[in-house]
Amino acid sequence: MAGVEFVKGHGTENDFVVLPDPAGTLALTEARVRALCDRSRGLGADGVLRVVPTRAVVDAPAGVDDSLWFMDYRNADGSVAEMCGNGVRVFARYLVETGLASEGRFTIGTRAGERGVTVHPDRTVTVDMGPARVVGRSAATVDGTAFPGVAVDVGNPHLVCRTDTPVDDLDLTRPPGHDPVVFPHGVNVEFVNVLGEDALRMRVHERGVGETRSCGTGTVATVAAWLHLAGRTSGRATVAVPGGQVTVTVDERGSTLTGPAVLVAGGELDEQWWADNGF
Ligand SMILES: N[C@@H](CCC[C@H](N)C(=O)O)C(=O)O
Repeated sequence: MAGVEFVKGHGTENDFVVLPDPAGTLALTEARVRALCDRSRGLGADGVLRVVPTRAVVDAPAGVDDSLWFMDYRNADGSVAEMCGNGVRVFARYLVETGLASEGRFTIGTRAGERGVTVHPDRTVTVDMGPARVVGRSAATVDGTAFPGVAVDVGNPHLVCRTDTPVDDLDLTRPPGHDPVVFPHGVNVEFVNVLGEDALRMRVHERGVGETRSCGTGTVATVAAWLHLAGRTSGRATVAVPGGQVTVTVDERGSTLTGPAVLVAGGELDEQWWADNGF
């Protein structure tokens, strides 16, 4: 086979390898995802976004139109996740830059359902992220300290811990402890400081990846939890993350995420490397 094409991109420095697969025939094994994301033996990334027609995706959820481009998202450890807020912005930008979609508003298929996106002239992207549902309370532990948090479902699971401890002081090199009864499939854990009336700062430890410089679904969960703790159901906030800043709105009907989407480079994977890293 010819070398596999790729594009490298990021959204607030949450970085991805984009793999176009118009025929739906790419054998994207867990081993290949791990190798691609490895920062020493691969390209290096937090995750992989396969660009594939929905009709070719065997586990596409019911209700996603077959004619849509589908974001087949994988974490760096090879696991599949339902949704990726930074990834979907990069995915949308990729579709526009390659002529597979036109600037403006269109819809993308994901494992969390259909998501409306708007690619703006300045190349920022707004995503309709769907409902951000507060589903309970739990706690995370870091270095033996418990941080109470709010569990939020944004298609994927989050535990948002608002704290007065400066988030920049936390050691997130190891996964925070969590309650496996509340989160049987693992969880993305956000630590949040309130900076001002509508300004938050967040760090995240992502399921299947580790600490990343941003997590789009995590920022939406963060704003939903912050509003919930204030007894509110709607509002707008900016969320500063190590890799930049995004804007989130939440109301009774759903949520939106707006932020940058950057394409860095493109090329072709070495055929022998692809073959060697299949299993
Ligand atoms: N970085 C993503 C979230 C990716 C999935 C997550 N690690 C999970 O396993 O749920 C984002 O920007 O939302």
